[in-house]
Amino acid sequence: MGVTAKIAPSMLSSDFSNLASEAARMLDCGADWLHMDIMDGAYLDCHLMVTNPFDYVEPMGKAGASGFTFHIEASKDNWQELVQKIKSKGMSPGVALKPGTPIEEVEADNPVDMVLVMTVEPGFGGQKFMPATMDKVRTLRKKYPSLDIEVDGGFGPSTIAMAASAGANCIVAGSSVFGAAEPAQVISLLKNSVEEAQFLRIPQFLMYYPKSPQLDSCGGE
Ligand SMILES: O=C(CO)[C@@H](O)[C@H](O)COP(=O)(O)O
Repeated sequence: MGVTAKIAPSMLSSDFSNLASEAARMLDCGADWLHMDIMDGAYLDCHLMVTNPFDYVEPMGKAGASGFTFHIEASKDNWQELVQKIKSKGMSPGVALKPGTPIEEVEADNPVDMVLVMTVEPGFGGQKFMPATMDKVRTLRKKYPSLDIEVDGGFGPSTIAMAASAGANCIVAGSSVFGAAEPAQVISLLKNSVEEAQFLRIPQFLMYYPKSPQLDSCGGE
């Protein structure tokens, strides 16, 4: 599988008064990405992550973000235009699906680099992950073997196996990482779980016969 394991601590669980040092601490502990949620006032009433995600593309690019993931609902009918804008700023576009949003929403002419399957209702950290959302991860992985598939909400040492075996390769984790005495150990455990599950999904044939004996014998002299 071409996708690599990435662990993204959710800064929603960090100490907001020391955001820069919290971010640096997570990177020192082995984080691959930092996950920032931007939710404005509209979220509470309308279930939108932000009123207008277009407003955030420019500043996020300038701040050095390499990717930008938005909720489809937040951008309504013009989300394909938003994907273009993100790409034009040199960032990778991703879409996030709330637990009730079907994966069919992401089939489009203008593909994204990552699909984030929300495993809790977006809003706050420390919620219990919803196992039913794993069906979306399995279906996406089967269809798109090299897509970055991210999960967010309720992941830690006791729940990671479910997401990893379903095919998720990017893991957002808030309270399990920030609440740990040794965040580096949790990050490493999450990453190892994803990598082990990926290894188990490699067909045995490819593992043991990198050069197919059958093809060799058919290939002539
Ligand atoms: O976006 C969200 C919640 O809306 C997440 O990023 C949470 O911050 C994840 O926290 P934990 O469930 O891992 O504590």
